[in-house]
Amino acid sequence: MELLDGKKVAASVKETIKQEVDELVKNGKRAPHLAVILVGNNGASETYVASKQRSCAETGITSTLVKLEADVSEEALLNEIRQINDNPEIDGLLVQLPLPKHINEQQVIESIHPLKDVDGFHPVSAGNLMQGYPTFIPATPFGVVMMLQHYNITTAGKRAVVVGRSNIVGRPMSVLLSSNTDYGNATVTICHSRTKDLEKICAEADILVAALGKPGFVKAHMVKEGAVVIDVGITRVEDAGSKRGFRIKGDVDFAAVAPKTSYITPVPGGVGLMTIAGLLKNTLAAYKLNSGYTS
Ligand SMILES: Nc1nc2c(c(=O)[nH]1)N[C@@H](CN(C=O)c1ccc(C(=O)N[C@@H](CCC(=O)O)C(=O)O)cc1)CN2
Repeated sequence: MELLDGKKVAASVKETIKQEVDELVKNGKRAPHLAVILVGNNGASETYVASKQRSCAETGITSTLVKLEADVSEEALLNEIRQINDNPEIDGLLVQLPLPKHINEQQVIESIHPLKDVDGFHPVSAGNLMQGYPTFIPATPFGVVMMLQHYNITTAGKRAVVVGRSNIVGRPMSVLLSSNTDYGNATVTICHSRTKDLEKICAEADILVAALGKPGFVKAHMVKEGAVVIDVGITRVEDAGSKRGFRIKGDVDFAAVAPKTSYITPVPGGVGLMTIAGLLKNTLAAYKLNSGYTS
């Protein structure tokens, strides 16, 4: 069994981005610019946004954080988005999810200009991905395919099973793995809460992606000997013994499953870190689209 090391791969992606941004700035161009909107004070969201800002700083990307109160009106949020859409100095925009219940998440996603949609959640981006056109790939599945490529894990002809059908991870993941690309050409099954024989289907997977948000859900009997297991879960569970009072748990029962696998992602230290790398790549791509960049 080999660990798929998100820390190592993300660091190498970031280094490549930093070199490209340094080169742009050296040639008198402005740096790429990402705007992040954070609504309310969800602790996990604050951590992820801080990590995005830190990673921008490390790679030379300018970042702007717009913090709004938890009770901000949907109209005020949409107004912020419109202003950023219209700002030619900002290349990419994302609104950190989840949003407070009184705000219609889909409405918000659809109000982001598709050319600045670095999360790849807008229906235009999702449609382009579905049809195999160039687009912003949602950061988490983008991170997963970068990780597979880094470790030269081939997907063509393999049986892939994705557990979870969210628009953020499960659906785009299944599209990427089945696409006619270097990281695709797998035969993909999506499993969800209504799937019959889910355990048996998982046990047939050469590549198993767990993205359902249920800590420890994937047990050893659900995994084929030699499978590649990708754990997208990042649930915070109470842990009085830890400094933060919680720890991060994945969707895979790592201790029981790891010995059966050829490759497996740890949690933490796996896919989560690659999510940030995917976002940075999308931000650089948005800069090239929006700033009149020519190579
Ligand atoms: N607008 C968006 N909202 C959300 C997204 C997203 O891609 N766009 N994804 C997730 C959260 N997320 C990024 O936003 C994210 C999750 C996890 C990590 C990460 O680095 N995890 C670390 C552990 C971090 C910790 O200790 O708390 C790891 O797995 O090693 C980064 C980003 C939902 N919302």
